[in-house]
Amino acid sequence: MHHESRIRIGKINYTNVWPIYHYFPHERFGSRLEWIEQVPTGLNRAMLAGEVDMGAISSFAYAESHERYELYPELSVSALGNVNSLLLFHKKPLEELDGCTVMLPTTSATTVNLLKIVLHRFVGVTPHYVYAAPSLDTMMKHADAALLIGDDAIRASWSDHPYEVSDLGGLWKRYTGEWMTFAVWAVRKQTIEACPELVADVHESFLRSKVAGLQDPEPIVRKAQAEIGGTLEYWRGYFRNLSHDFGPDQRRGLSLYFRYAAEQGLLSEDAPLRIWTDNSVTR
Ligand SMILES: C=C(O[C@@H]1C=C(C(=O)O)C=C[C@H]1O)C(=O)O
Repeated sequence: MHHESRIRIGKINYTNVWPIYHYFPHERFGSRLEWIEQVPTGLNRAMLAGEVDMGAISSFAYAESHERYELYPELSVSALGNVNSLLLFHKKPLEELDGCTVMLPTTSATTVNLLKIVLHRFVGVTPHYVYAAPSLDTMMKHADAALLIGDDAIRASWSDHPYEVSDLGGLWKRYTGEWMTFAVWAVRKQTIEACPELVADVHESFLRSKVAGLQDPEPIVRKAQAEIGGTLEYWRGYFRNLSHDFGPDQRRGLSLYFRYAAEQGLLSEDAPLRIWTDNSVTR
């Protein structure tokens, strides 16, 4: 086995990706795969640095470096409307946040920019943004609003707090009517060239894992309750609400987000969605 045919796969360390990873057939690959678990911005950086070869990254991070990557079809973290784990906690209505301080989590790339689009383009306010570690109490000491993502947002939503809560997936749907894709499955072009067959095998295995997760979500639900807390019903609803598809609806919503991000100067240019297709010779 040469060095090239080993792949390092990123895994976001939030429950939202579990339905895709839970039933992954590790035994088929032996030592050919290595798993690297981090918060989204950690994986975004590691993919860019070539320390990770493929896996889930923020959709915004794909757009920033799209010429280096291709996207696995049919894999994403998406929603049409509320997500329940992308939450802005705020002390006053969104319309009154002009000039106020809004804290952004250092873990997120897609959702912080989605918030900037929603507040600037749709609500018409321009707050002052400050990045901080994802802790609701600490963030709110110095601010009028704080954004949290992933399991940090879920835990904070269960805590006893006095704030209004706005769901970023819900806001995006309210103003655009569209789906939003928060994470995509990117593969480095170098990796596709170096080991096309393994890249194809891994894609097929992720798709099988996803189908198994849809057919039998209960083990994932129980694991989430055991590790994070809450009720089984909460987690059933949470996973039902998410979509891990990346078809025409999700792609249309994501393309609109990229266009708005470029128009607002958050991206230097609009980004095409370059979808990987299986060109490996053995298939
Ligand atoms: C649904 C979520 O989507 C996420 C949000 C991301 C971001 O804002 O950059 C990246 C990956 C996903 O984990 C979530 O974190 O709850």
